[in-house]
Amino acid sequence: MTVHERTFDSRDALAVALAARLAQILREAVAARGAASLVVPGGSTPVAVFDHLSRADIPWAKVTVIPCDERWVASDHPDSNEGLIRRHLLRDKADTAQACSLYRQLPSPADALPDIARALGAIPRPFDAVFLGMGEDGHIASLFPGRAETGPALRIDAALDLMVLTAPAKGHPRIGLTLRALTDTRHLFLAVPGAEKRVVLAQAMANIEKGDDRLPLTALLRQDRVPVEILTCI
Ligand SMILES: O=C1O[C@H](COP(=O)(O)O)[C@@H](O)[C@H](O)[C@H]1O
Repeated sequence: MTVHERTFDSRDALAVALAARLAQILREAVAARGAASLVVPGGSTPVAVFDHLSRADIPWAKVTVIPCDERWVASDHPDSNEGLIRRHLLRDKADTAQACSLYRQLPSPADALPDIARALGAIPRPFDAVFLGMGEDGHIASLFPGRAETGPALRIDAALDLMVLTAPAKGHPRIGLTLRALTDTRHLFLAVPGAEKRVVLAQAMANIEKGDDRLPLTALLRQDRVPVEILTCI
């Protein structure tokens, strides 16, 4: 387990710093390997980061952006993470980047899993950067506490990179990357904005010592495949 934490004065300062770091990683990846990949979260946390990053000078046509999770809705639905990426990131200078969609026009995520897994599998590994948010219940991506499928999805030796997942509250079915895929990256960033989420982060850290993995965030912090760079703000 290697964790580095930096605290910023505001959400915008966090977003500016993270966008600058991601831009540098993507530029270096394209220069070194001719292409770059970036896994990103949904929700409210990434919006300001996307807005700053979309204005960065990067060879965007060589960059693939992958949602870490998706709700089973088309990309023009307000709840779609791909839609969020298209509205806030794949615009301005970034409008030539590719999005790897985790959605297909099929009735359920299970119907589309093999095709989406094939598309995800075509992206070179490790990813260049994975950027995650977290929920106030300690969920990361669509790995929620207390769901039957979360245990297998958190296994670092899981056979799968992608699973059909569910959220505790009523809502859209979901599909998302497993911990194995989320940690198969050169760089891993976790954004934890605000006091409430910092309390959950402290709890997840304390749970590492106790061997208590009930918060999926704990499993992310405990793994030793890739250091976790945490960005928090007051
Ligand atoms: O459901 C989700 O929620 C988390 C956290 O969202 P936020 O609005 O509190 O930032 C997000 O990281 C995840 O990707 C998303 O699908």
